[in-house]
Amino acid sequence: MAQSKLHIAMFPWFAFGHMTPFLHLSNELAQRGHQISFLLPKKAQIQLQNANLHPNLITFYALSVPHVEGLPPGADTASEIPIFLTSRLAAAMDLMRDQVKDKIHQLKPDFVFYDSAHWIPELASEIGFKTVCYNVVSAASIAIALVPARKPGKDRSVSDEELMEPPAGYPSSSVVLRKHEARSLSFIFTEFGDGITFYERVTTAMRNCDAVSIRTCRELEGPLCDYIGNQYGKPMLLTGPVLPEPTKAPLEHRWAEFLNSFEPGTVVFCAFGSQIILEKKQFQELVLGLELTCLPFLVALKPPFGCTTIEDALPEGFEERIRGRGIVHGGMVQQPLILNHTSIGCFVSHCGFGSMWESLMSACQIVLVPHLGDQILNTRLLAEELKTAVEVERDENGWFTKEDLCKGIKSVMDKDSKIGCWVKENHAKWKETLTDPSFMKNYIENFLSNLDEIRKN
Ligand SMILES: O=c1ccn([C@@H]2O[C@H](COP(=O)(O)OP(=O)(O)O[C@H]3OC[C@@H](O)[C@H](O)[C@H]3O)[C@@H](O)[C@H]2O)c(=O)[nH]1
Ligand SMILES: [O-]c1cc(O)cc2[o+]c(-c3ccc(O)cc3)c(O[C@@H]3O[C@H](CO)[C@@H](O)[C@H](O)[C@H]3O)cc12
Repeated sequence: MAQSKLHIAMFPWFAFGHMTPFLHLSNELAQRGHQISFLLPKKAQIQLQNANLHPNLITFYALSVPHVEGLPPGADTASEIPIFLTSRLAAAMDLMRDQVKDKIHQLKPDFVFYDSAHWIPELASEIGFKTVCYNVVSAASIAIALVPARKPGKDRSVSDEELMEPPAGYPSSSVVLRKHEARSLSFIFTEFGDGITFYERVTTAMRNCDAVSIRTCRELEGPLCDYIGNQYGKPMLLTGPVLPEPTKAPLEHRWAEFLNSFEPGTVVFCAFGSQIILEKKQFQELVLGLELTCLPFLVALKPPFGCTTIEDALPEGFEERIRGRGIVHGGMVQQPLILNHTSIGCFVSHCGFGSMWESLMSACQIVLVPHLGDQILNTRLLAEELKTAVEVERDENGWFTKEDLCKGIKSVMDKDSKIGCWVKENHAKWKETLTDPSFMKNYIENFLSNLDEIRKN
């Protein structure tokens, strides 16, 4: 039976790692004739407009992020602030409740998709719309930390020892944290916004919605998705990876010129998403590790803490030594285009969930250096469960040396490396499954028919 056309409002967490996948999903829905109202902060509108492939059906509504104490003036996305300030952005977004309410009241959508704004379901009962809590982090990261089985005691905290153990019924033995990694999840039980912890925020968002949705697929995370669905007693709608077709825009000339000068599959590309800022010492080990591989490389990273430019951060004599075979750029580049350039042979990634999908769908060897908790779990998924990537070794403080990085890269780039051949073979199988044209299409179509059912109930 034909489905009716829906009007969906999107209100993602204001980080590019969240707004971008919400927009990819919007494009898929608009391509099938559904109308989207996308609520986002002013500056992001300019940065995302080229990724809006259906401007006739996807309308951006720019909202203003109020200033709160601790949030740098003018900052309105998580990508402009260090991780330790993101809690202040959450506080600012909570103050947008009336602004969002007025907009939704005026637009009258059938559905609102949201993630960190746990108060959206309260507006739903006042105005009348259905809610989907759309998660763009892995099912693994939600299942291990953000389920009722993890409920903290009265003091709202969970100790590092407790965090080391997955919650009761957690269905994976390989996608887990190692000793010393529990502290990467401890932020979850601290204040995130005013008067609410990250755990309370995300679990409230999931408990009160009409359906929980995750940007993942059964093939990769089936048992973890079932676990979350059972924990919340909610319909679990999966959208699949929702990655767009490669853009037809050309790769920026300076990168194309550099990459074209190397043999196929020889260049190492390194990027850590839109939020990570390294300590200067760690940044230097990273670039020195790349130098040590003797391979050509292209790095796109934010300048480390305490440095205004990338040049300030580079080790003594580094630029002269690597001239002609290495570039270190202090900003974002067109990652999907670079990953698909024939010269790129290896991707050194933080394994943010977006980058994880992009790496799996590329032909590159994958070397992982996770930073945040969810990135560690995504890394375990690729390296331990799927065996499609290698993880760089670190000490118990999370630090890696230039030798550790070089070893990780060489283990997949050396022609006669057994590990290299093995991960390449496993990766190729997953790439084939995920890039089959019917794979993503089927996910989106099932997702839409599930939405239609929810709308009718
Ligand atoms: O130079 C760059 C770097 C990144 N990108 C793009 O930016 C996106 C980054 O998204 P990721 O999810 O990988 O990483 P972010 O760190 O930005 O995301 C954030 O949200 C998702 C979570 O899994 C991450 O832990 C969190 O940091 C990717 O689509 C990537 O292609 C660029 O286009 N250019
Ligand atoms: O690090 C994380 C570890 C973990 O086990 C779970 C999450 O979940 C989320 C999340 C965010 C939004 C949702 O609706 C569900 C889950 C994480 O999000 C990241 O949180 C950072 C907090 O500072 C934020 O800066 C970043 O943009 C988010 O992607 C992290 C973990």
